[in-house]
Amino acid sequence: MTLQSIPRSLQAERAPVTREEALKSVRTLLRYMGEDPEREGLLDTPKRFLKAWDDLFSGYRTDPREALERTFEEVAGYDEIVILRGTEFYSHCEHHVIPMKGTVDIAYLPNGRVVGLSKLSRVVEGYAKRLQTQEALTAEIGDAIEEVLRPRGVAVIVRAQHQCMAMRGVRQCGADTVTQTLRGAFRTDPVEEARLFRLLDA
Ligand SMILES: Nc1nc2c(ncn2[C@@H]2O[C@H](COP(=O)(O)OP(=O)(O)OP(=O)(O)O)[C@@H](O)[C@H]2O)c(=O)[nH]1
Ligand SMILES: [Zn+2]
Repeated sequence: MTLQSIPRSLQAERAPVTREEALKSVRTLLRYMGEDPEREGLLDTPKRFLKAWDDLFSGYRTDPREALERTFEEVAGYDEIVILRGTEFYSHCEHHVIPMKGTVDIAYLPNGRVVGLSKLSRVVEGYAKRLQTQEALTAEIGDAIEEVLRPRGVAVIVRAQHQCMAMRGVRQCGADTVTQTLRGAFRTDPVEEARLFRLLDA
């Protein structure tokens, strides 16, 4: 089995790093930056840094698909499109480990059961709190909803600003990136696709 074929959450488990090693690495990076990790203001910084990382990268310790397992069938026969617009997220690009910030619109066509709306946002959070590309984030959210809920259609549209393009490098502060994945009827049926984008723009 190649490392590529192992889910990224498990790859992290394959190379356990002790807390002491991680603290030492942060101190090394502070020295690399030109700082003195022994000065008073920085003494607790490695500890705080790891605490922040535990939060920012908590997605490696969760399986976002689990959020979708509880569903409801008693919805008075509702079988039309469900859209959750504007779930906000922070993630980090895997190239520079610099934040990207954006929103996700999710739509699906229920197949006899619906999921709690907050669970869609939880899926976004679970994948966002890992190192990402925007394309992979979009596809992973789509895969999870498609494979767990088995809906008749899924759409995921992500808009994000990448700080690695703004605060460094090409310094494009106003640029944002839009990615989407359309599955099932949203991909194969132009009527459903047109209805989706009409509602998203409403
Ligand atoms: N496709 C894609 N690219 C991304 C994403 N986040 C960051 N990048 C890009 O990843 C690329 C990495 O390019 P490299 O040439 O290896 O790195 P670099 O020298 O730091 O590139 P510059 O940012 O142009 O300075 C850059 O073009 C980034 O803009 C993302 O989510 N998706
Ligand atoms: Zn980047």
